[in-house]
Amino acid sequence: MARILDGKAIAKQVKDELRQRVSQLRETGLVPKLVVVLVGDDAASASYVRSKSRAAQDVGIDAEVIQMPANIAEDELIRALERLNEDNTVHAVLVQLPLPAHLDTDRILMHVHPAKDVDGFHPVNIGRYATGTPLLWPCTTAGILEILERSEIPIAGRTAVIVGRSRIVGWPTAQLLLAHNATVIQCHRQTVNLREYTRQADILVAAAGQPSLIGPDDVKVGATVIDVGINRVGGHLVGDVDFAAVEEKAGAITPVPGGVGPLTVAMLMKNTVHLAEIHQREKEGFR
Ligand SMILES: Nc1nc(=O)c2c([nH]1)NC[C@@H]1CN(c3ccc(C(=O)N[C@@H](CCC(=O)O)C(=O)O)cc3)C=[N+]21
Repeated sequence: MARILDGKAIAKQVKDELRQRVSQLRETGLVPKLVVVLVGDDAASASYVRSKSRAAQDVGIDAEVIQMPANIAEDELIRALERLNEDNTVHAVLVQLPLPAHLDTDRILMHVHPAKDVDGFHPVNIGRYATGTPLLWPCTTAGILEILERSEIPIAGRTAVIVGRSRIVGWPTAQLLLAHNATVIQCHRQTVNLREYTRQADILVAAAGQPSLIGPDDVKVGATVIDVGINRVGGHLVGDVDFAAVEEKAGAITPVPGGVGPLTVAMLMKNTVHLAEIHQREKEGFR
C-alpha cells in the first residue's frame, strides 16, 4: 500500500508560509498583485480562476480578474496585456488557457512581459530554465518539486519518466527533474511500447490527459507516482493513473483530486510573491 501524498495538506503548508512572507512585505508597503486574464466563459476555466482568487485572498495577495468576451480581437487582447505590462502596481500576469481557437496562443503569451510572466510560459523564461538560470518554474512543475521535497523523496540519481511533453507541464517538468540530477526519460504520444519506459521509473509523472493511461503493470514496485491528469469522467474528476490498482504497487502516489492540483494554485501564489520581491529589489537598486 502506497503512501498517499496529500497535496491539499502540502499546499496549505506552502500558503501558511506565504501568508507570513506577504504580511512582512505589506509592512514595507508592497502589496503583491496578480492579474488573471480570462477570455470567454468556459465553465472549467471560470472555476479554476475562482480557486486562484480564493487562494490569493487567503495569503494576502491582491488579485484581479479581467474578463474578456470570447470573440475579442487578438490585437485588443494584446493591447490589454501591454497596459498591464506598464502598470507598476501589477507584479504578475496570467492568461488563463486554453484560449478560444481564433486566438494565436504563442503570439499572445509573448506579450506578457517576462518579468511578470507568473506561469513561466514566455520564451525568455523557457530559455532561462533551459539554460540553468530559472527566473521561476511553471506552477504545476514547481508544485511537483514541492511535493517531492516535502515528502523527502530523493531525485538526484533516480530515474524519472515523464509521460507528456506539453509546454504547461510535461516539458518543464522534465527540465526541472534534469536540473535536479535525475536521469530523465520523456515519453509522448508517439512513444512505442510506453510500458517499457514507465516500468523503469523511480519517479513517474503522468501528464498526458488520458484516464487510466497508467495501470499497475506500468509501474515498478515502490515507485513514486505523480498524477497530473485532470479528466472529467461521468461528472467526476480522475487523473491519468488507475489510482486504486496502482496504489497497491507504488511506494507513494498523489491522488486526484487533492494531489498536484492544489499545489498548482499554491505555487501560483508563491511565483507571484517571488516576482513582487524582484520588482521591489530592482526598484530599490535604481534609487
Ligand atoms: N495560464 C494557465 N496557467 C495554469 O496554471 C492553468 C491554466 N492556464 N489553465 C488550466 C490549467 C489547469 N490548472 C489547474 C489548477 C488547479 C487545479 C485544482 O485545484 N484541482 C483540484 C480540484 C479542482 C476541481 O475539483 O475541479 C484538485 O486537483 O484537487 C487543477 C488544475 C491550472 N491551469
